[in-house]
Order: sequence, then C-alpha cells, then structure tokens
Amino acid sequence: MNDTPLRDFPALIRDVPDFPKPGVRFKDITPLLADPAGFGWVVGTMAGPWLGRGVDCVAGIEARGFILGAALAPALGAGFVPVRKPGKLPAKVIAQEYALEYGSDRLEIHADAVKPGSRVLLVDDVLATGGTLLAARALLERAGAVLVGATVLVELEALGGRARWDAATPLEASLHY
Ligand SMILES: O=P(O)(O)OC[C@H]1O[C@H](OP(=O)(O)OP(=O)(O)O)[C@H](O)[C@@H]1O
Ligand SMILES: Nc1ncnc2[nH]cnc12
Repeated sequence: MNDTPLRDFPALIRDVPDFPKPGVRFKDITPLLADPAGFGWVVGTMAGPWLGRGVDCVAGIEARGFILGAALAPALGAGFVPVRKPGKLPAKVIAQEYALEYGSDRLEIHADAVKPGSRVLLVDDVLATGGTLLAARALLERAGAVLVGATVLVELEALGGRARWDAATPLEASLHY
C-alpha cells in the first residue's frame, strides 16, 4: 500500500503582484521546483501525455522553459534544443521577433538545430498571450521541424494565448488559472 499523503503541489506556485511591471501578477514556479517531490510531479505530469508519441527532440524556451524542457527530454527519450534570447548562440542562427505580456523580445535557434522532419515538442513554463510559443514554433518550422505539439506547466486563460494557437496542433497545460 502507498501511504504517502497526496500533496497540493500547485499551491507551491507563488503569485507575486506587480512583477516585473505594475499590474502583472507573476506566477513564480521556483518554490514548486525547489521541492523534490514537487519537481518530480511537474516532470511526470508534463511528460505523461507525450509518452509514446515519437518525440525526437524537446525544444525549451529560455529561461524557464530550459528547466522544464531539459527535465522532460530524457523522460521522453528525446534530445534537447535551446530556443534562446538574442546573441547567446555561437553558430549561425535564425531569429523571430515577438510580443509578450510585459514587453517584446526576439528568439533565436541555431539554423541547423533540428533535422528536417524531426518531431519536436515545444516546452515552456507559462502560456500567457501566446506570443513566445508562436514565435518559437515559427522558428522550429522554418528550420524544418514537424511540431508534435506544445506543453506548458501553467496556462493563464484570461490572456488568450490558446485562441492564437492552431487548434489542430496539441497544446497541453498542466495547470489553468
Ligand atoms: O505567452 P507570452 O505572453 O508570450 O508569455 C509567456 C512567456 O513569458 C515568460 O517568459 P519571459 O520572457 O519573462 O522569460 P524568462 O523565462 O527568461 O523569465 C514565460 O517564461 C514565457 O516564456
Ligand atoms: N503572469 C506571468 N507570470 C509568469 N510568467 C509569465 N509570462 C507571461 N506572463 C507571466
């Protein structure tokens, strides 16, 4: 018999008001990741829907998507590709501008990061307006990837990101607010 008490892992996500700008309620996942069982729960919950789906490669978005993506890749028997903020990757890159809840930015991948036809799962921590996920997807598809889907730990439903995502491509969120 398993007598480990069920724990409320989502309660470890902390709301920080007015970060990084006034009016933004920031979902801080660091207390959840710092908890050993909590991090294990995150990886198991996020990996589950993608097991057996033939994921060759996990693409994680800097910075918090690196933490989750790098944990998911070995759990899925996949490799890992970093989707980075500008100026960090050493070899030839392709780039995409995007807007997010509190500003705008640019994402880059190495031009040869994925083999054409490679089956890629996109990973990030939070889906808000969807700008980040859409920009990362555009980059991976320009590089020749086949997007198996995308997964985030937290979806902020009021910010409407899902409505901007193509409904035919699976988009999983473990927690909805
Ligand atoms: O759906 P969107 O409106 O695009 O917002 C979601 C993005 O915003 C945050 O990234 P941020 O740029 O703050 O980067 P960080 O991971 O480096 O903190 C978050 O980690 C997502 O990547
Ligand atoms: N409110 C929020 N909390 C954490 N990450 C975010 N990324 C975009 N909006 C966010």
